Amino acid sequence: MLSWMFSTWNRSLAVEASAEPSTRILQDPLKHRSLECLQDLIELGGGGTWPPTATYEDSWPRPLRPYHSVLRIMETSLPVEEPSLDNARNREIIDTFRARMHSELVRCVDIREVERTLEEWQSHSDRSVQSAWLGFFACISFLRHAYRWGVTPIVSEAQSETSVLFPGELDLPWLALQRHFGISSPSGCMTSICYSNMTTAADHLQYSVTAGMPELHSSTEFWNTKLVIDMEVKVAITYMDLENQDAARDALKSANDILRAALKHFFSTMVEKTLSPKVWMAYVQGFQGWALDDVDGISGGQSLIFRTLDSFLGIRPWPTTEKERLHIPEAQRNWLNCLRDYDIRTVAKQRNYDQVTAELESLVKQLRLWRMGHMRRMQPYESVHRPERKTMTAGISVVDAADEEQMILHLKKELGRRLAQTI
Ligand code: HEM
Repeated sequence: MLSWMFSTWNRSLAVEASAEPSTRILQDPLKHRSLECLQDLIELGGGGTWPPTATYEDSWPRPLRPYHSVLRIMETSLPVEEPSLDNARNREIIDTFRARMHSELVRCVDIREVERTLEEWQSHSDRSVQSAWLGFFACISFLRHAYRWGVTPIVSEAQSETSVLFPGELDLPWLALQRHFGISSPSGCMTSICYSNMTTAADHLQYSVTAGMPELHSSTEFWNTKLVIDMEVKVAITYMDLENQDAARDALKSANDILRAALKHFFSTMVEKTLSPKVWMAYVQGFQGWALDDVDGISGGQSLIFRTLDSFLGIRPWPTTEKERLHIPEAQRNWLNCLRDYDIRTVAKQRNYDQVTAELESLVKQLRLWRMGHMRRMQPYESVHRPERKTMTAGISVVDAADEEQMILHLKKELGRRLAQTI
């Protein structure tokens, strides 16, 4: 979601109105902290666009390209059609997969060259380099998650691990990526595994965890990422000027219309024919989990649009910096903090801008309705029985509920808390 606000700038100087929202924002000469945060988000966080544009192996420095080749070699060995229910057998499968990946990494990657290259790369900050960093972020995240699980559908043998020692070939670039994007988690995040995994030209996934599986698996995997990205694309709104109540009201009216259409898209996509519940839980959600060293993997809760809405509308409590820093890159966090600091609903109330307040309340109402719908819609997905594993969500870890019914009760309680806070 892109928006910038409280401008006192004369909009007759506005940049080409027909340009893409990201371009308009980047070209806007206004000097304002909120606009600067948004420009950084697009430039540093997205490689010149939001949602991000990632580029892949051809755009990376040569010493980093073998990572892509290793992922391609390993991709098809990860998913199986029928997971084993035998722990000892699964231990063997996981260990064999990890040993194979490790030996491919040792064979293909020159770790000293990688170290030198990453140090040098870190000093470049232009946009095309950012896109390459994003693609590399995706690649290393996929490798790390594949190493972490060793097989998908994920199995309880791997879920029972509390810690895993990763090869230096996967830790060294990860430290550089953590520094570069300003995150602290050892796992991937929505930015690396979803936003950075869609090729712009062909609209397909660059990396897949369902390679070699039937079409239903790959289309569910595709739509899982596509939906997250579509939501970012559809909620691109432009600036609003709080100095002028009428302009602010009109901008918020259009934000309400845009959000309504985006949420409709959300619910018409989260259906069986695009996202198969049977396949989603086993082949998409599991891989995105982490559940090591008390750290979780990817949750829809990391999607920028919903964090932006919460921050813009003052839906508290804010996550602690430490928690948010795990999975949300620095440029995104700065943007969110800027919205939180401004606290538009309080400002509108202080100024007695009743029409602006009414539009803001209407956005809150839509967010509440989305949370209710999302809670209902997640149930068929999260209640699928998978005997090979313990109940788990990618974002809130292994729950190990007695059965699926208990799991749903647990999740309804978790999601219900945020719904109750949406006021
Ligand atoms: C099959 C699709 C999906 C299912 C089954 C699902 C399920 C869940 C579950 C169980 C949670 C709570 C546990 C956790 O964080 O892991 C959650 C949280 C969340 N999900 Fe989803 N989700 C889906 C797709 C999405 C998408 C596409 C988005 C956004 C584009 C999204 C946005 C969120 C948000 C924002 C939260 C945090 C809670 C909140 O803010 O209310 N989800 N989801």
